[in-house]
Amino acid sequence: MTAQTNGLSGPVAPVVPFGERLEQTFARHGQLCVGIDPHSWLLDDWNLPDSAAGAESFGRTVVAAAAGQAGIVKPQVAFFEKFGSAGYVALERVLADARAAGLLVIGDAKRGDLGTSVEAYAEAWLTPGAPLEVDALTVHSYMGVGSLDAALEVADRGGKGLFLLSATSNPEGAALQRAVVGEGVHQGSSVARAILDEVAERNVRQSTSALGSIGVVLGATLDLASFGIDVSDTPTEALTPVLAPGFGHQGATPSQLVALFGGYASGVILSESRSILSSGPDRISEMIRHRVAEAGTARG
Ligand SMILES: O=C(O)c1cc(=O)[nH]c(=O)n1[C@@H]1O[C@H](COP(=O)(O)O)[C@@H](O)[C@H]1O
Repeated sequence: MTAQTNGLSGPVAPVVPFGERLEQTFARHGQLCVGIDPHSWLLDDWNLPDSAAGAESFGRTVVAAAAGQAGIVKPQVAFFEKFGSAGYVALERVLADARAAGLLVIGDAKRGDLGTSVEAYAEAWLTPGAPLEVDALTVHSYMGVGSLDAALEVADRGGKGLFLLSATSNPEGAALQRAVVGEGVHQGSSVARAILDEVAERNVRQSTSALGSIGVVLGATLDLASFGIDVSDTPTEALTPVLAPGFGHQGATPSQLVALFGGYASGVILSESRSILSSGPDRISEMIRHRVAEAGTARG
């Protein structure tokens, strides 16, 4: 652990790597992540206006229901961004509540760029003390994993995490993500596999904890073998964490965790949004309790 300054508010607490904090969260609360996706139809069901104020109220209610039960929340930035600057103010308040409640926050913004541009995105989301500070951010590396180097450095400095899209849960992703890499050290691997391997190599090189701080996104709806990913083939140190959307509404169930993710299972974040959020404001706390218990028994 090292102390650091952030240039915004002076000295801050010692930096604990994201992988270590994720391990602690799993130990305390299990592996469920509650997605915060204020779709218009959900705002309507919750009797909230389809506006930044509605999204804020929705997000803060979800955070309050998750606090003390689930360990991780994942706000989907698009549902706030659509309201412009007011949406960002709403998101900042939801993030502030989540940080104050001690929840681990994954910002689902799926950013991807290169050089100083990706560095600026990373600074926006991963700088301790920044208004949009989260613990980890979803990013894509379809410009090459190396295009994210500056973001990886920002994340490392702040004890933050990144989740690189590898094999995503949507069916449109497969054609690109199964395509075979034509040159370099990962020649012959699928794009999805090459991203996973490159992330795993970095975790083994850099990480000091059992779980690495750089993760990948692998959809829980997929047959990963068809992407050239063998889930029994995991490194014995610095396991790569996996953000796994596709549980709940998209069809996967926690009881499939080990069958789907094999050696990665202990590092998988089971992410559910609509299946929890559709329970409504009065029942969401109970629903989260139920889902946490279900995810907790998934590893048998
Ligand atoms: O990065 C993500 O979270 C993500 C990756 C992926 O492959 N598939 C996927 O559905 N997601 C996100 O996960 C959430 C899925 O929500 P539900 O299907 O309602 O549980 C949405 O916010 C998606 O943007």
